[in-house]
Amino acid sequence: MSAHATPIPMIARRSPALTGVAQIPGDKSISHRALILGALSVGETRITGLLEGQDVLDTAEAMRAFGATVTRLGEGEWIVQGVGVGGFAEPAQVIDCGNSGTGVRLIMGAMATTPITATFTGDASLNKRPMGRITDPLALFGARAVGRQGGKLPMTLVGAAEPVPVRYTLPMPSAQVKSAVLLAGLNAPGETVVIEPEATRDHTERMLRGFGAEVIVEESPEGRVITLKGQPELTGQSVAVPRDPSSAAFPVCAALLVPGSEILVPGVSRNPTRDGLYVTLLEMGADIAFENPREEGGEPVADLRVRHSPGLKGVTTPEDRAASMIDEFPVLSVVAAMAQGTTVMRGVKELRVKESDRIDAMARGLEACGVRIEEDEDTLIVHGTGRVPGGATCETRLDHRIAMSFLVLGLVAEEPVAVDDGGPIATSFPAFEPLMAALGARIARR
Ligand SMILES: O=C(O)C1=C[C@@H](OP(=O)(O)O)[C@@H](O)[C@H](O)C1
Ligand SMILES: C=C(OP(=O)(O)O)C(=O)O
Repeated sequence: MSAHATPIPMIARRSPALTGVAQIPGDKSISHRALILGALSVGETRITGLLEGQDVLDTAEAMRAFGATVTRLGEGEWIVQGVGVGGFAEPAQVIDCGNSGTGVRLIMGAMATTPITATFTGDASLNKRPMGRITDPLALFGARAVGRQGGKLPMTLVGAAEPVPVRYTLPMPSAQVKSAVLLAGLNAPGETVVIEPEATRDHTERMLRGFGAEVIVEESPEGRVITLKGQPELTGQSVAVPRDPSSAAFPVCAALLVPGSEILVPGVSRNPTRDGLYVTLLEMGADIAFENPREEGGEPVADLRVRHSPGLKGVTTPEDRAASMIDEFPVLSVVAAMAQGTTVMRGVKELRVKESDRIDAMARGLEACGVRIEEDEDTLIVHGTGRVPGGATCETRLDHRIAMSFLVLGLVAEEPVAVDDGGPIATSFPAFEPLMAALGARIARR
């Protein structure tokens, strides 16, 4: 939904020890995919633990527009009656994906090899983000995009009437581009092959298999080679969505920083393609125990016991780890500011094309709070001194992760930290405020 809501100014203040259990909502990436794959299947898909954030609700609405029946039974419990591979109907209205890059890019992929036409739009943030990275590979299948100059939304996609399979090497590490190509490959005859030089989150490959597609993944000198056999019959499944490690990052980092804290965060996905923040925090000296490791909903999960960790040290995150923690760099930069020494985040230029330019948004906000920063196109450097003066209002730029990161900073900065608009938090983590308040965090609307 792109209606421009009234900004919600918020403020965070130094907080007493955080304690208790943080029940994190469902994984956003897996929630989008459960709805889309459910819509492309024959029969019924039952989803539990679906994230009911606005990004995912927009994808649910889009699946209805393409002809699937999508019903909410209760909190996180949804049913999708699919139309089958190639069965999408032409939507009668513009598809509004709101703030969600994942939503629009995966849905464009899913319709690109069906002979229908659809027009896509989003909010002011999404309409600035690059779509050429999707429309270029979709053109290889025979789809045609007509849009604004520079490959931006709003955009109309004309699906291929006689799609051909493609072999595509990802020019940037992007699970959204990989997923769009694989979803398009579903309705192309023959084999579609995606080669990713750097591994990115693998939920699409895992879930396609779960819905009945043949997907082979091989390691090669060029990277991961993913081969999908086209025109499978996907059948409806039961999907239990695991909890989102990217949302968990906020209470986890807050508990590491706030003196005296100890929290338990149950059932968080430990998929290695999503795990980079946790690897980095341990290198910095974080006290995180991964208890009760097990499998849930096809993903490795564990209960995280997180304790306040004085004496965190700056580290360097290597370029080849960036994809596995791409959404966590904003909150890592907050932890880095409170650590001792320099943290260098390498290979992070994809952050410049997220909901905001996240390198710039974090750099400017941290500087306003008294932190010394260096940056170049592909690197963010935070000079940590173990204390942050705070006392600033930071711009969130329609970006949920920027908003939550600065509110975490406010829990430990010497003066309160405000954000101009906490509204975007509802796109991925609608329960953020009550969940943090229940742990003892002093976060309020102004
Ligand atoms: O595939 C996905 O679900 C996502 C992929 C990532 O984007 P990119 O593919 O642009 O790196 C990530 O930032 C986004 O939050 C979710
Ligand atoms: C980048 C993100 O999402 P999207 O690309 O789906 O808008 C995110 O959630 O941090």
